[in-house]
Amino acid sequence: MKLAVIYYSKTGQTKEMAEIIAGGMRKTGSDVKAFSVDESMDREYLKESSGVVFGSPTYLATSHWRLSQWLLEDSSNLSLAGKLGGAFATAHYAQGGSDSTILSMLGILLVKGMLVYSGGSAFGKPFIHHGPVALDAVGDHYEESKAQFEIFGQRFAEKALELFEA
Ligand SMILES: Cc1cc2nc3c(=O)[nH]c(=O)nc-3n(C[C@H](O)[C@H](O)[C@H](O)COP(=O)(O)O)c2cc1C
Repeated sequence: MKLAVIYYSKTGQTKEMAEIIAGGMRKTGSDVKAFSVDESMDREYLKESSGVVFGSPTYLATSHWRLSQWLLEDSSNLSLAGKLGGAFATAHYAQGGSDSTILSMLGILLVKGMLVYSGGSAFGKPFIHHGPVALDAVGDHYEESKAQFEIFGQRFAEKALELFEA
């Protein structure tokens, strides 16, 4: 099964978390590719992917315009409808709007007809409500959250396998 992670990253932190999610997905034996919206993407691979996770830094408590622009202008013809979708964010502060950043992306995924996956609290700890978040200005949160991102990637891939390969 093919899975993808698509992100925007200006200073590298969202890219690092995208790679960690990809690593968690690979634990299930899935093929995984991570793409920046600033590079040319393997569109055939994306068309064949069963699930895509989107990531953005938090800018003014919402997702970066480059990620929204990609979803608005560049995602057509990729058959996103029916694929599993998820989202994650990086941010400075707990009160900085990472949750609204994730929800802004998930809202677009719903409009695109994707099946939205959050990680869910049903799986127990770590509880991931809307999607994983890494905060770079709150003590050691950024480093400590890496385990949560890996688990999110693994859970996302396991759900995609259950939905599409069963
Ligand atoms: C112009 C700008 C606006 C930002 N706005 C917010 C914000 O509203 N809330 C927040 O918590 N962090 C904010 N940040 C911090 C970034 O979201 C955070 O550093 C992020 O991890 C950067 O990701 P990147 O390294 O992938 O570019 C902002 C950073 C910049 C440069």
